[in-house]
Amino acid sequence: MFITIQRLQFQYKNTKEPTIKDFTLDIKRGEIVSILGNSGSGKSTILRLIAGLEIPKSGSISINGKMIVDNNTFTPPEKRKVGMVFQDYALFPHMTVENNINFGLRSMTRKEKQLRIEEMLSLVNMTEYKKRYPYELSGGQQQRVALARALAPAPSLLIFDEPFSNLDANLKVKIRCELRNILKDTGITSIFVTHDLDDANVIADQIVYIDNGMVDRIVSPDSN
Ligand SMILES: Nc1ncnc2c1ncn2[C@@H]1O[C@H](COP(=O)(O)OP(=O)(O)OP(=O)(O)O)[C@@H](O)[C@H]1O
Repeated sequence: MFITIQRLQFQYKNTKEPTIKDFTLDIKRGEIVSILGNSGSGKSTILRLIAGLEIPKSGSISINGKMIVDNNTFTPPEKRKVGMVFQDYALFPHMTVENNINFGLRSMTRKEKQLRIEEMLSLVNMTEYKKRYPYELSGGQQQRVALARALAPAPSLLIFDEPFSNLDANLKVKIRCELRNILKDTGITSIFVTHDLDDANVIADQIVYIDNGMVDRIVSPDSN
């Protein structure tokens, strides 16, 4: 298994009950998993634990055979090689498209960075927009730049939290197919949080239902 999450438990400060009660999940390399569940069921919290933005009370997460968190280990977020795409895209408004993509690239020469930026722009079909600022782009274009920025440092895992929530229905349908194709082309393992079953059916290889901080059931797309 590429990602192994075992018996994860987590409670926010000043709350009475744990938000994540007992969460166990295995994900294969290159697989796209959707986490589906009601508001407040713990979807975003799982992503925060995987990214290293929260520390679990118990349980463990390993990525590609490397333990990133357990009772004795805590790998900080910047060392996890986990790329994140959130609902507001969070592009830097004062940076052009190419500079947004450049932002996550470290330990590369200038030439390597330029090459990587061009590669990512072409992947998301945004080459001709590289000099533009985010406010000069449509929602779908911003979404593609956010994806290019997340993919640029070659993460081992990409996590998405409701990335389509700000897109209108038509654009959403177009973007989610594009996104699946791009993820499958690059072979990057991905976890995708949504409360929209249609999104999950289109994009995922596996749908994980979460309820009250636990895995309720795991199904194949369209077999619900
Ligand atoms: N920083 C926090 N402090 C205390 N409680 C929190 C905090 N963040 C989230 N929670 C609580 O944890 C529970 C799970 O929240 P989470 O955001 O993981 O749910 P979700 O499934 O992603 O919901 P949604 O679909 O509404 O985004 C909720 O009851 C929420 O109120």
